[in-house]
Amino acid sequence: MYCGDETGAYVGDVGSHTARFGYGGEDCPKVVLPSAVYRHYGGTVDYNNDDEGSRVKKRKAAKYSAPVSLLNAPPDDCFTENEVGFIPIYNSMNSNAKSSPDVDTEALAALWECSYQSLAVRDRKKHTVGPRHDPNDTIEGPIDHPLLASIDPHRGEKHHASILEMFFESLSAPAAYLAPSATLSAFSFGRPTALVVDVGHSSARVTPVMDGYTLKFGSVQSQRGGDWLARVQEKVLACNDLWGDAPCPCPDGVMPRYMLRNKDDNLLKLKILKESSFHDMSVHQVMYEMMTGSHVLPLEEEESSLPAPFSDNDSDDSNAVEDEEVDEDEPMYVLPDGTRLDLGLTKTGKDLRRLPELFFSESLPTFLQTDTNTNSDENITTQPLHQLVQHSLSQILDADIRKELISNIILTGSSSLFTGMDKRLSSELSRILPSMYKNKVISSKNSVENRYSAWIGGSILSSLGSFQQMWLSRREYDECGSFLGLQKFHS
Ligand SMILES: Nc1ncnc2c1ncn2[C@@H]1O[C@H](COP(=O)(O)OP(=O)(O)OP(=O)(O)O)[C@@H](O)[C@H]1O
Repeated sequence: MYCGDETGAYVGDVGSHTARFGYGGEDCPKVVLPSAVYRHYGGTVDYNNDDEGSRVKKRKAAKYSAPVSLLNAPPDDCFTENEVGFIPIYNSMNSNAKSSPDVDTEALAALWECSYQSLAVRDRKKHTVGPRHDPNDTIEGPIDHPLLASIDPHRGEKHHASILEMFFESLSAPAAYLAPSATLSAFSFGRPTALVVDVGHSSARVTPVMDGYTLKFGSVQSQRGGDWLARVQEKVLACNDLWGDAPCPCPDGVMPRYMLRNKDDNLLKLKILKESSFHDMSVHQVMYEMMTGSHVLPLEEEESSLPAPFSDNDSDDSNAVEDEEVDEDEPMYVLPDGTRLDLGLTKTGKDLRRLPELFFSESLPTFLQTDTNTNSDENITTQPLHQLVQHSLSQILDADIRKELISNIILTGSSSLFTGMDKRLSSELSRILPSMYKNKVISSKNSVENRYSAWIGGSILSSLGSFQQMWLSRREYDECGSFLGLQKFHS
């Protein structure tokens, strides 16, 4: 048991898009960073004396920093001859950048460290009441705060054990706790039993939570998250065939901001960047801004009477520029490179305004069907949101539990912030679930609560008096190691 209630916990929720950090007991995270780090190779060759006194080349430990913005190309000391030191912590399942599928725990530890620096967590005096008397007092030291992190159960025990190891070995935590993000989101809505629908970046996940425990049965995910939607939009902008007689807006692909700012850069560097996760994330940023622009229409409350966006059964000439329809208020969007999109003139432009409808489209247009799901896990699909919920519920055999979950559906995750998402999910579920079940979709009107629900749940949990005995203390970790340590979180 860890009796550390004098020092509040430090809570982290690292997703595949953003990472949130802050002190337990607070309302919202104090630091939100892109979920990636720069690796700086600067001065990597170091001459040291080895034991025999001869001079040998040694590689200095790489330094890491948090990418504050994606507006400029990474610093020069992040490049080697054939790669750029930009490491996304978790790769999106839709990513096509060259990157390792394994989670780099050194980079993950570096991201936690970057958040410590932003909040001066290692400044021991900052957490001491009263003035600092001795100016020579060291302010850097091991962290006193127990660490609580959200985890994704899909990533498996090996990954969770490596997080624990990192907490105790690299970050010298005095105690730690790992909690499934669905459980934490349910807590943040004050419901220990709920069906959590988290529409995030790399996927949409549906997870049943019973009395605070995440159930393995019924935990399913679909590729249709925010990253998927952004990639669909990117593809539409670059696909000649979709624009009929109108000119294709970005035949050579969407231009991220760093390319616009670094026009003079050497070609090798640009080639390296174009194949990197940095480029992927920078394009996503441009697509995210467009997806959340004012031209995007709210989701219809009921199943749309119009055909799904970009569906193939439209008349052939529907994409022709319709001069007679032009009016002064036509919705327009301008990409950072100046490309002007008149979204009211073509069928494809109009469909772009209805992009979020794709979360609920039961069949996908042909140009997307080539990206079929290659994942062998049958619980990872490309299903639309309402079918994903149905798929999850079909795995819950107990009718009473199923009924309770249906009346407590929590909709969370930043990609659930499209206007009308909660009402649409509810109406689609009423259509496909047996009529004896009355569904209730709960979602916060406050976007901060939706974006950071897992972090907020962690903050609440870590400050409960009754929770203090749940921490895995350093002594317990030293005695039983990371894999056995994980068992404590299931008890
Ligand atoms: N206001 C908004 N409306 C719609 N989508 C949004 C909005 N804000 C952010 N997004 C999208 O939400 C996604 C990020 O979601 P979220 O922060 O829940 O992901 P994450 O937790 O970092 O990653 P993951 O869920 O994969 O672990 C991005 O793809 C972004 O484009």
